[in-house]
Amino acid sequence: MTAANVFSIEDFNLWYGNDQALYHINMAVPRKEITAVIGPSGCGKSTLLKTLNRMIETIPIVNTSGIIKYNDNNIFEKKQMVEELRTHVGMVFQKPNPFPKSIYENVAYGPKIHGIKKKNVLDEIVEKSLRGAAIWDEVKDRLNQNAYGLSGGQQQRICIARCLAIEPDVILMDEPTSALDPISTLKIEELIKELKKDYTIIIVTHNMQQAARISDKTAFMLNGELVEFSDTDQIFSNPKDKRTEDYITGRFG
Ligand SMILES: Nc1ncnc2c1ncn2[C@@H]1O[C@H](COP(=O)(O)OP(=O)(O)OP(=O)(O)O)[C@@H](O)[C@H]1O
Repeated sequence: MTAANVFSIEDFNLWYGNDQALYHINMAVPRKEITAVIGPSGCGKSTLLKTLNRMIETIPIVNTSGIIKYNDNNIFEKKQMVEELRTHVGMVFQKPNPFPKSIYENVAYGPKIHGIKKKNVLDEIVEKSLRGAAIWDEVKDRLNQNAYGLSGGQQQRICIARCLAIEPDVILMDEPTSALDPISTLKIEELIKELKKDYTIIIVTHNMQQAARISDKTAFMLNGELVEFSDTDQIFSNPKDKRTEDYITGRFG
């Protein structure tokens, strides 16, 4: 693996009990780029994503084989690495899931857990994170209001701010716009492109147009296999594998 890659996935397999969900995945995720993972329902996109911050291991029947390196270290090597890994690899979910707390407390939550107590330091982190998530101007005068009072799109940007507050290296996004209207979706897409300057982003999406619009690299999965992984332009204009072509031209899905 070169330093240009954040993750290097090497012959990775995953089982839920006796059912194999991922087969021999090999993939290197480039730093500070947007990598989209596409494929039909049930092909293993979320499973792969949730493996990268070891969230998948909260499901007791999961077994794995193979190696996933994060910055040259195998993430499965030491149990105690999990918490550290999750401070570097943040996650944003399909449905906005703010805590039932104020906007400020939502964003300050992670830093507080990591021991930051000083009000002025927390204030700075909250402002920086909300600015980073392109929602500061909309909420700066109501930081003490409950985050539930915001629209779905705003709540999702609060969740992105909450993720930025722990200063991650990588942001995993599991269909972050599928619960949002088209305008909120476009705002989040613009934001994701902006975030690429500072972060590596891996996004699972059902929406092929979204992958084509925002990603640099695209991984196409089918039945637990990584069929093709390449520059997004290449995948959408000149796919190498017939199955990729069939999928992107809508022959199945
Ligand atoms: N908790 C679980 N227990 C058992 N099997 C699971 C579990 N979660 C997922 N699976 C199975 O693993 C396979 C891959 O599922 P996964 O959710 O990763 O696919 P996906 O591509 O993200 O699907 P979708 O686009 O519908 O979210 C499917 O066959 C699914 O049924």
